Amino acid sequence: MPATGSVLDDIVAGARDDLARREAALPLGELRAHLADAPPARDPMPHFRAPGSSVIAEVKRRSPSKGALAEIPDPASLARAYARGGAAAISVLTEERRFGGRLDDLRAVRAAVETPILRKDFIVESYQLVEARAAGADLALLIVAALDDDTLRRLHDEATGLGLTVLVEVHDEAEAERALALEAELIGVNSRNLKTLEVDPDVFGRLAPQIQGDAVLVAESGITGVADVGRFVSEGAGVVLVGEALVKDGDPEAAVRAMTGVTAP
Ligand SMILES: O=C(O)c1ccccc1NCC(=O)[C@H](O)[C@H](O)COP(=O)(O)O
Repeated sequence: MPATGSVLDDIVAGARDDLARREAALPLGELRAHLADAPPARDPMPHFRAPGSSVIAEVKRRSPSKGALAEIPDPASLARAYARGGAAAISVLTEERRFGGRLDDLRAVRAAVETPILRKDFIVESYQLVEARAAGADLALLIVAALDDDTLRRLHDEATGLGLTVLVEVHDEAEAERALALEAELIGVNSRNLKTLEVDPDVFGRLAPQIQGDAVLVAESGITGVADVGRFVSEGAGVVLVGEALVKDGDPEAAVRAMTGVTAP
């Protein structure tokens, strides 16, 4: 069952309100017509499965845990730097209220780089998946804690049907079981506790043995540099998802390059 009493509940409630407004302005049927104009989805999995760490570099202006992080007036320019550094994918936070993102950021990034793009948002309805694909996204995030089992499976299947690669995000053992039941090919372990917002770097190492199999594992949150990447790779991560450390770095291209291709010591 979805987690209750967490910051996630508030974020999802806001995301639903915003979604209702967008859907009133552009109904799902009309939105679907825009899919024909979207470029074909890019498959990030070959890069993610290659030896050494892959980096999903995030465009993130602010967050509930840290407040303002970076202004990012030109997300396309940041994305180009990430791409030059060798990012395997670029995550664009499109949630507006708490993260200061927007779907137009994703469109701008899509126009600027060939790198696969993840729509990082609080996705609870099909509409958001269609929006993501129509805007040019190649991946979408599904947060297990935000969805009941039926909705999780339905959205997972719909996303895959749209050509999107799904990053299924978990925080604990019970959620990991639910991701495994989906036979998800890409599972993210988010080290950020959604009640306290604190990051516990031990969570990944605790869950990885339970999840490991065919899925590629993504270590998410609190990654500050190459040493962290090495730790998570040695614990089974193929991919790291990094936001704050990259948007605050004066040289995001070099920062991504340093985190890319890291192998277990
Ligand atoms: O970042 C937050 O404060 C946050 C709070 C509640 C739900 C989600 C949140 N973040 C989304 C993410 O998953 C991170 O942006 C992502 O893992 C990157 O984390 P970081 O490198 O620590 O910025």
